[in-house]
Amino acid sequence: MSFYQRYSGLGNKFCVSDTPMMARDNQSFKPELLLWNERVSTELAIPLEKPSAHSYLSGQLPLPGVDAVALAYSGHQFGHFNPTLGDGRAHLIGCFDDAQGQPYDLQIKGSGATPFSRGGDGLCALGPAVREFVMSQALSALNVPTTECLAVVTTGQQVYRNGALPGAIICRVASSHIRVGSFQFLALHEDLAGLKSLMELAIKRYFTEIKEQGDERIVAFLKAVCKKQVTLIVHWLRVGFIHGVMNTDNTLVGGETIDYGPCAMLEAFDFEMVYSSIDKHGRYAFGQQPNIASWNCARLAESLLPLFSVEQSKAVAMFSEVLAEFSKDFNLAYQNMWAQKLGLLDWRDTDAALLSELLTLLNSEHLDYTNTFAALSNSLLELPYSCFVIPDALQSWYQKWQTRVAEYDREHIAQLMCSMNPAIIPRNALVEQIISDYYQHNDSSLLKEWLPLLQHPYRYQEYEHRYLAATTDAYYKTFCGT
Ligand SMILES: Nc1ncnc2c1ncn2[C@@H]1O[C@H](COP(=O)(O)OP(=O)(O)OP(=O)(O)O)[C@@H](O)[C@H]1O
Repeated sequence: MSFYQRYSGLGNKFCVSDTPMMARDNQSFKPELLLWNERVSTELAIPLEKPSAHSYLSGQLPLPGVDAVALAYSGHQFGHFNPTLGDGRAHLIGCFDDAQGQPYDLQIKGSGATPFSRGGDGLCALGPAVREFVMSQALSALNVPTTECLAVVTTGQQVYRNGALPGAIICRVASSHIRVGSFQFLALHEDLAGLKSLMELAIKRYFTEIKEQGDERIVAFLKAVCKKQVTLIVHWLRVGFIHGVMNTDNTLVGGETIDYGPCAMLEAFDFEMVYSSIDKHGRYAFGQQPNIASWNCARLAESLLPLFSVEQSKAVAMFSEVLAEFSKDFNLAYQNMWAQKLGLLDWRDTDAALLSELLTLLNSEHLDYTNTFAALSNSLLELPYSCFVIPDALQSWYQKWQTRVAEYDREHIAQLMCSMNPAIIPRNALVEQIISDYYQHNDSSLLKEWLPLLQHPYRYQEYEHRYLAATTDAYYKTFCGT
């Protein structure tokens, strides 16, 4: 298997050759492999050996026969258009094909300044690198579409962020780095050939079912991207993931989660919950995510308009229909998600009121989202012990739910619910503690203890067993939210 670059054909404004800092000056750095994702390495048969991987994944050595590049993109950040973003601290070191012939990007983040750095240092501190490693693995195990973190390499150099911190490089594997912002960049530069090529690259990677030609092809493409976004957002809502920075440069047309900067997991249920300190007005609150995804798809639509052969007003009308379908598709998928989380094999008119009563109670009683649904799922299992209990405030609602599901085969719905409602999520306090243990004592024991659990979030039995084995209540209150 060999490595190559697949974005070079899109023009040298979009795909700029650039050398990672370690290849420019390898005397000052001492790269060491800190974390390695064996599952991703094996599943995708990435042709890198763990002992020598740090040289490539730090950018010290180029992958055989490939020059690293940085990609340009624009983006709406918190609603404001920024024309010149791009990989300001990342290098795409190469692409490879998996056993099925599907291409993947290997990108390293924190690998030094690039032509898109805009005065930034191009670096990444160890904390955010560990966070991306933990969160992306947890989301992947939760069955949420995501880019993956193959490795974290420490650089041996310091990064300055309100003080000196150890520096690190994240090695990301993604089915592509084609962002809504990539289309915005090409549209801004009136690069019609580039726009068309990028759309074709995305179709070839994700949407080979699109056979239409001409204007219909562009409409079909937008439709397919919208569907991917709907699927992604419904998964986020299902597990309680708050991305925190859903800018158009962080929206991949392939519908994978990217950029684990200010993300968090919802704990007490609240559609308005925001954890990110930079999201001052709640633009990216938990319950706002579907609206923002739709808004981001509209920005993609605008970027594609120049490709139409018909006059713009007709093209806008065609796109408006697609964007209206986003809401319909979302509502259906969203209803289906709640049905599955509640173990309802069919959805009846009265179920909307049952759900609404539950969500109102969860909100008013500040109940934990994950633990409540885990308790419902758990109530159908016949485990000898239980840490997930139905809260008192839910008892009367719980009776109604039991009556509603009584007509279904218990084992069947238990299986369904346990595959939809995780018992284990990467709780915010846990992830913060893992990071601070690294910073303060270079201690990885909490990560080692939790990673195997986070990799199997639907194994109720295992979780229960760990719970019983816990020595302190405080420990589980902090990390399990019980
Ligand atoms: N330390 C830095 N030096 C240079 N550019 C930076 C730095 N931090 C962020 N940027 C750039 O600012 C923009 C927004 O940053 P953001 O944190 O959303 O992205 P990122 O985490 O660097 O990358 P990605 O979205 O690929 O995960 C990007 O263009 C990014 O390259």
